[in-house]
Amino acid sequence: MSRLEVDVAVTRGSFTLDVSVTVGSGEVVAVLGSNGAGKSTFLGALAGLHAPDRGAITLDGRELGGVPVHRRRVGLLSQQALLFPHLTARDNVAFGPRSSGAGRRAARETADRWLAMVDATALADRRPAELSGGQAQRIAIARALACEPELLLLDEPFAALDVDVTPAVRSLLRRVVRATGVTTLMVTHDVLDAVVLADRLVVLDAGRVVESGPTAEVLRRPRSAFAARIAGLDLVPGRSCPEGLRTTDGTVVGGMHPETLDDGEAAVALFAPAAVSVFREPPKGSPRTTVPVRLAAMEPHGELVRLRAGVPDGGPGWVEGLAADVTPAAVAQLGVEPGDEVWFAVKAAEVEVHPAGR
Ligand SMILES: Nc1ncnc2c1ncn2[C@@H]1O[C@H](COP(=O)(O)OP(=O)(O)OP(=O)(O)O)[C@@H](O)[C@H]1O
Repeated sequence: MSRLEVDVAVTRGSFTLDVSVTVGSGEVVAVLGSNGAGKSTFLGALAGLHAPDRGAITLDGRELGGVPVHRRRVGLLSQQALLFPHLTARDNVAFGPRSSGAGRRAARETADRWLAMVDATALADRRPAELSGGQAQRIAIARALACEPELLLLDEPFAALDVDVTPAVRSLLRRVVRATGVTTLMVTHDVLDAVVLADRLVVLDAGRVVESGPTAEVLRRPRSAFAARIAGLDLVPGRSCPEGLRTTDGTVVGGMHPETLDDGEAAVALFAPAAVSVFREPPKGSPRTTVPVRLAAMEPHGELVRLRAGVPDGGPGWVEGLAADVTPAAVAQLGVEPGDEVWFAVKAAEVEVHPAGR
């Protein structure tokens, strides 16, 4: 088992990735972030595809920079299985062990062991053209692990699969990763991948780490807009004040302080979209925090309707993207549609204010 330490800057055109991330031995870390946050660049640096401008990548103290890709002992599983089309499933899996010097028979035995591990013994003699997407991805998992990598990189490993096979492949991957104890770093933008597979999350934004922590903790109390969004929570950044949180434009969002916060400390207010009420007119004499928004979108959300906020003329920018979950009956009664200006309101008892840093 190996510990990965990454502290690098990588430039691509006008974009710079500058991150410091550690993955403990045997740990599974998911790197999440919105489009363009730098996830692929990060993975590319680890895989040896992009040379860093500065810094180092070490695996158990062994510096990877300058080591040819095939000698890094890094396994990569991509969206596409990328199997050799002319080889059987077994020979695809045996290819790695053969390349690193195993004899034909030993490599076949290794391949068969891994095929059994991914429940694909019956597929051993098939060629990639005779495999479904999910089957091919299982063979690709076996192939990546048969090389006994010290580090396994997963690049959106389920993104190209049919939605109905994804859960089975995801839990199979979880099982084999746990069984081998291989140190694993996964890039994904699907929160389910992170929930099922990862011990810890690292959230990237504009090439920087904006938050990291145990998966459950980050999703329960996100500190970044992206993590809040995937956790299904509304987040308002600002500074702690006795009533809750004060935004940059001076709006006070009433809320509870479950953790000790100094007055003026950078903080985030978190609340569930279901705690947000929606009004046509500003509610009078309400003990709630109310803010004007322009409805940007309406979408079904389980049995409710999710209303997404945009910024109204002259309104505060921080309302962008806030969500309110309301019943279809309430939407019908309000008679609202995208483009309308409405008021979002939330009670202080439903709002938690936490420190912004983690
Ligand atoms: N070859 C390139 N030349 C110049 N800029 C690039 C190149 N490739 C990527 N970039 C820029 O680097 C930034 C990060 O891209 P990257 O692909 O790492 O993001 P990502 O988080 O993987 O995004 P996505 O989720 O969309 O795949 C983007 O702003 C992108 O435009």
